[in-house]
Amino acid sequence: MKLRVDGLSVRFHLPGAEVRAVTDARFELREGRCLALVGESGCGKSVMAHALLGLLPGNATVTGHAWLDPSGPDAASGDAASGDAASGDAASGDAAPDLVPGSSPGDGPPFGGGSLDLVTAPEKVLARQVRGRLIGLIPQSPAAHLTPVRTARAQLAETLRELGRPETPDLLAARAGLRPEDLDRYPHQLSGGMAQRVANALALAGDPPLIVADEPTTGLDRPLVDATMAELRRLCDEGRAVLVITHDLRAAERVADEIAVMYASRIVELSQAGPFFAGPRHPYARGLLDALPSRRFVPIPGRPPELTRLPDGCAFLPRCPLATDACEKQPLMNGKKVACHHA
Ligand SMILES: Nc1ncnc2c1ncn2[C@@H]1O[C@H](COP(=O)(O)OP(=O)(O)OP(=O)(O)O)[C@@H](O)[C@H]1O
Ligand code: NI
Repeated sequence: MKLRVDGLSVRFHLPGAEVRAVTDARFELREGRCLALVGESGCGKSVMAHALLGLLPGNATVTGHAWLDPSGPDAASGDAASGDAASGDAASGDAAPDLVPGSSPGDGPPFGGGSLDLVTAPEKVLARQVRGRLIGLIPQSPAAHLTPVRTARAQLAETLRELGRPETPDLLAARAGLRPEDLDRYPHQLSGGMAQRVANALALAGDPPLIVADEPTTGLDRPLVDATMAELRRLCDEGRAVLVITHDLRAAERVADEIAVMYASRIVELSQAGPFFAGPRHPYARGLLDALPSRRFVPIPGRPPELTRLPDGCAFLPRCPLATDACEKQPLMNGKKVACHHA
């Protein structure tokens, strides 16, 4: 499994305004690795996740690429390997999904013919082959995503049926740490932790190689946050790729191999977790860490800009202790993977 997000941008069109929700995002993720996407509320994290799953509303325009190559680490990784793998004779049985290769010639897939551009893939392909099967989404506020009038068991059973999986809801639930009797409950009878586990079980029902977890710990108390993060780490160590979205840096530190810091629609720092927590480079990233109670506990002054009125230059400029005239020009990600003129 490999995911390469390459120049991904999302715009929402509103009457008289345009929301620049994601701008030119670039990152890679592969099996066994966990990337944490962090940043303040409203910076575009969930929109990025939804763009990967084709879940954005009709007023959104997505550009760029998000290449997904489902082949495992043991499959041939060279670009030449999958010459006829995409040509459509894998319609039945356990064969690899028959993916529609990505868009235009000359702008082709980086991983060979078996990869799919999630940006241009038709909804039919996303619905039948991607969501739940290749990418499992653990949604922000899981309780809100469960159907209120159906038991957890009924919802798990339906998802398994849709995915054509042989497992029983009880087996799936047991793997997620739920007892059989928990499954007879309706969503409003589930505690936050149990709803989280049901959401995890649903996301994992199709055994997807990529898990996207959107704020999986919001509203949970510390022990449950730790348990959820340990569970995500386990999924990763079993060989899945995990993209976890959070504004809880402490939780990110527990689970992530890599950190992507997002500010006002852009990834402004992309770093291995160890060096990042030892010394983030972007002034915004430093501010986020300094704001932690376990560190200096000093909040970043000011507020992020409206995504309908982003400046031409660095969006962090008004809040930045390092700002100079140079910052009137948009800083782009450099080789050190920091978008800052002064880092
Ligand atoms: N359908 C939509 N139409 C217009 N704007 C939208 C739409 N959906 C999201 N947005 C805007 O896109 C921006 C990014 O939202 P997003 O949900 O990705 O933030 P986030 O980083 O996930 O924040 P949080 O941490 O609060 O979940 C916000 O300004 C939001 O208002
Ligand atoms: Ni969000």
